[in-house]
Amino acid sequence: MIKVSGLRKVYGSVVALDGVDLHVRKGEIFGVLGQSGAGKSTLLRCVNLLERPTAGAVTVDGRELTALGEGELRRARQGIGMIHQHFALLSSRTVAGNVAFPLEIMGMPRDRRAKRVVELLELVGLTGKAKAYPAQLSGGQKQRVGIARALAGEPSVLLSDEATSALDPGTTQSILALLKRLNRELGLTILLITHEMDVIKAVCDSAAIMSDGRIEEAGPIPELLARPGSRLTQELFPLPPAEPGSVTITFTGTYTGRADEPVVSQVVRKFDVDVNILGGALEDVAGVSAGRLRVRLTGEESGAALGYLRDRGLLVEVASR
Ligand SMILES: Nc1ncnc2c1ncn2[C@@H]1O[C@H](COP(=O)(O)OP(=O)(O)OP(=O)(O)O)[C@@H](O)[C@H]1O
Repeated sequence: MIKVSGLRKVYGSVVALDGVDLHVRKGEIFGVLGQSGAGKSTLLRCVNLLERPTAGAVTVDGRELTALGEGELRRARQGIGMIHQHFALLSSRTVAGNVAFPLEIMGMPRDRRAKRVVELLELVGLTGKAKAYPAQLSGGQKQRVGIARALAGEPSVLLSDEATSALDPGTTQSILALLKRLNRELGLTILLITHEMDVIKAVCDSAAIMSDGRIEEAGPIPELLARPGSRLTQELFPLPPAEPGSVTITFTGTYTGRADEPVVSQVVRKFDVDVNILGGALEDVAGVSAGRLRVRLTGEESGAALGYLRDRGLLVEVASR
């Protein structure tokens, strides 16, 4: 749905994007994680060409935006909604007036517009707030207005620029739940940028880690969890540095059992080994239970025990001595 290739953006001597390739599939929620200055906002602004990339191509829904002139680009942008960290609402307009704004620009007649605004406010759970002004709303309500406005033109893609960063944890979860519902119900493809791992954990199907204008790793989350040495996995389930000879077991989307299954006690029962648990973390990620466990295995049948764990679809990494 979104394809970015060889994207570069240079501001004077600052290289904000240094050859970014990204593929967001139709109907997924894709999260780009990175620290401040990594280039996330620049990437998002280049996807809808609010910012012209220095080099590279951006294709959204089959149209190469980087090849379009300004008039065509304006029309193509109607298929791409955007929400912002600080909501970017018009303070002099009511909630309904804010949501109606893009429809006015599109030239939709007044009666159809009014009907569409009612539908949109219902969609985001703001029925009853149509006549309120932004200053009278909570942060979460303001972001709901932002979402309704972004969806006014029935976009197939929504770009989210740190949409929950200004919100408290409870409100963050309710906005993320709304985004997930819109993704499922409308088949909306969402590309979001965030510096919070919790956002990735809560709603994303795929993720990328970005630093210094480059993508370090990217892909569907279950695949990243199954990839040896994955940075995302290390950040999701932090463990102290591995001691030589210790074994790190990652429960991934390809695991044939459940992550909370007593796989360790099975190993002890089946093989002549002792297992010493050094640390671990387990959580729900992208709707699956996943995690990492660090152990030390001793005994004659250690090799066979490791083979058994691998056969069950677990990622097993032994730290070199
Ligand atoms: N308009 C601009 N002019 C000059 N430099 C810019 C401009 N926009 C971004 N940069 C620089 O590009 C780099 C990437 O910035 P960007 O805002 O994309 O990062 P970010 O990951 O979104 O960080 P943050 O979360 O702090 O916004 C930074 O070094 C920044 O200073």
